[in-house]
Amino acid sequence: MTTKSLPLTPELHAYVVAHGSTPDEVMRDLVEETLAALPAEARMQVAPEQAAFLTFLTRLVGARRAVEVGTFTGMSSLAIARGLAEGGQLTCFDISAEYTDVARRYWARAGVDDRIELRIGPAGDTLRELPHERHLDFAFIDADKVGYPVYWAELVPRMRPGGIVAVDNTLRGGRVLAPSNADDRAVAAFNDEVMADVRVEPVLLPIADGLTLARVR
Ligand SMILES: C[S@@+](CC[C@H](N)C(=O)[O-])C[C@H]1O[C@@H](n2cnc3c(N)ncnc32)[C@H](O)[C@@H]1O
Repeated sequence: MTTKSLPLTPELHAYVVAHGSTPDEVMRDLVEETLAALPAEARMQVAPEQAAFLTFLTRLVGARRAVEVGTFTGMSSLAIARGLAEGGQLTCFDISAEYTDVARRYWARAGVDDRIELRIGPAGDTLRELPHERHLDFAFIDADKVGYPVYWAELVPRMRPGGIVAVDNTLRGGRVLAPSNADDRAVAAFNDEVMADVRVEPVLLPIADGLTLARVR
């Protein structure tokens, strides 16, 4: 028994990925193309074990209506789309047509493009266009960090009871303990806000760079 999560060596991470999170050929090509075309930005993609976990979670909640804020070249959206229930729909929000043009190609190649809608623009504005009723089963937040409180404020009231909001990078490489820039400070403050929010039951998991899951009451 251990009282805390294991630090992952590269070898142990490879073992984790090989035991239940192995990316298929489409995911592998997406990772490779992103690294080749956007080397400075490629680290923004979710980790392979997170992608597998997003598919698992989406399926677990039986999601039919899902939202993603921060799509980039499509790794996490592909994972969520693959977990949707029959007839399910994922609405993606991103500010970049350039990044998401890559995503569109991979959605088509994976045969999930018919269940994804993409809205381009600042998500603080575009999220407001969603219906106001509690219709969402699953939401994933992974865009600009200073925007997290705004995305949270728009999404939580739209979640159905029992719906899940997942939020990436909530450990900021460990810097939430001693924030060193505006993004770190924004996430540290956001984490406190989530803890104080009586509408949700949160858990912060040490997966990759930290993944908060909040079940909406
Ligand atoms: C960390 S990346 C997302 C990675 C993605 N989830 C994946 O697995 O590949 C952040 C994304 O947020 C987008 N973004 C940044 N500011 C935004 C804003 N104000 N509104 C919407 N999207 C934004 C960026 O264009 C970028 O694609």
